[in-house]
Amino acid sequence: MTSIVLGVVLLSLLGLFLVKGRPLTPGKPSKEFPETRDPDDLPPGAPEEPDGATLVADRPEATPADLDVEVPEAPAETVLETPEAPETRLARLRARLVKSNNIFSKSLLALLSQDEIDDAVWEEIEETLLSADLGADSTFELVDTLRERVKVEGSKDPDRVRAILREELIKLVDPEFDRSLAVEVADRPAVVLVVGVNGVGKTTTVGKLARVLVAEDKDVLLGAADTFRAAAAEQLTTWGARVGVPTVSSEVEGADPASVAFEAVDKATELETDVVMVDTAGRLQNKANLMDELGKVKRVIEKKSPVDEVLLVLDATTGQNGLSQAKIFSEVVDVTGIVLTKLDGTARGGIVVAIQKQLGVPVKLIGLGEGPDDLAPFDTESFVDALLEE
Ligand SMILES: Nc1nc2c(ncn2[C@@H]2O[C@H](COP(=O)(O)OP(=O)(O)OP(=O)(O)O)[C@@H](O)[C@H]2O)c(=O)[nH]1
Repeated sequence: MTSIVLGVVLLSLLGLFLVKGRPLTPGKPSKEFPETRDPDDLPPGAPEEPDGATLVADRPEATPADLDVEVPEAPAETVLETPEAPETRLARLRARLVKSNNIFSKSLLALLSQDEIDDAVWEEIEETLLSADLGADSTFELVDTLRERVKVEGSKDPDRVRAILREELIKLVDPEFDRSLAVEVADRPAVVLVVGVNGVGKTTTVGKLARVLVAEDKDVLLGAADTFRAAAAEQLTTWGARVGVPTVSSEVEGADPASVAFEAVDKATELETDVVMVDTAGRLQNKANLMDELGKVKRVIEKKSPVDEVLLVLDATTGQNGLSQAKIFSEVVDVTGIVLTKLDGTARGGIVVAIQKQLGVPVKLIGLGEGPDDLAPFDTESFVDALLEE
């Protein structure tokens, strides 16, 4: 009899764990969160897009009653995570950037330190820079300047050559840009809108940035305006809950993302948070209906509050493709900063220069891994130093 009772108690405890104790997945989202959605996906019941027409899909309007503010209920056993301190985070991420660019720096410096830098060597230098996604214009400009300076100075000393390259790269990356995030606004929450194509790392970036802001003692609220996938809202809520940040989301799948965004900003205003960050669904820049929808999200938020920061998330591994994405997103929502993700494991950091040149918008943050604290502010000198470290 005792063993039957014991068995029943154990089974109920196990059931409880499965419901309440689902692990709050760190950085690597589990299979239950698909990483991308089909760019053509329209919500259930949405009309077909007529040929050539621009259509903003008719979404079921989410009423405030459908919108949940998921404030994490901290059960007694839940310990909120403490985001990594900036010092260790930045040192760790810098080492990762150095590692990713090791091949780039080694070959470039080896080429530049040769006794005789003839035309063939300059061509190899050009190729190395192009393979780092610096873009043709910047590459030719840089090689011309380097040729001139190496000739004038006549120096073969590797340290001197490295110093010249460092100076010229810093000029190209442009230390003059204001790379600060507009997250400090008086008398109302700062509003940050996060946009980009599918799977580039938007939700992950919002989650990581929430941690950075929490570590800076800011009150943050998240808005899950990716209403295509229920899992997207869940993924964002999980990121927030880990550091005690509430998320506004809709129970209605395919609900109007603009309505969720509006409610998130409204709630943040009511709760007097410092920052509200709105995550949006991934969309291809050539899908007019989805781009119109994004424009609407921003306009609807603006009925409540100015949008202080529009962050475009780009995947560094997609190289020059990112440029056409950036241009169109910028036309639709007036991008104010770039987040370059997945810079770990790629030596294509030159894309920073190409994007900034094309858009006139600075890279403000870089993603260097899937871990929760793998996000760093972009700093020109440290970035160039990491590129040149062997
Ligand atoms: N290696 C690496 N992976 C990253 C980085 N940032 C994001 N990821 C991974 O990229 C994948 C997609 O990330 P999500 O945040 O779901 O992307 P998303 O843009 O929100 O996706 P959609 O909403 O479907 O468009 C996940 O596996 C992330 O862990 C990064 O800086 N480095």
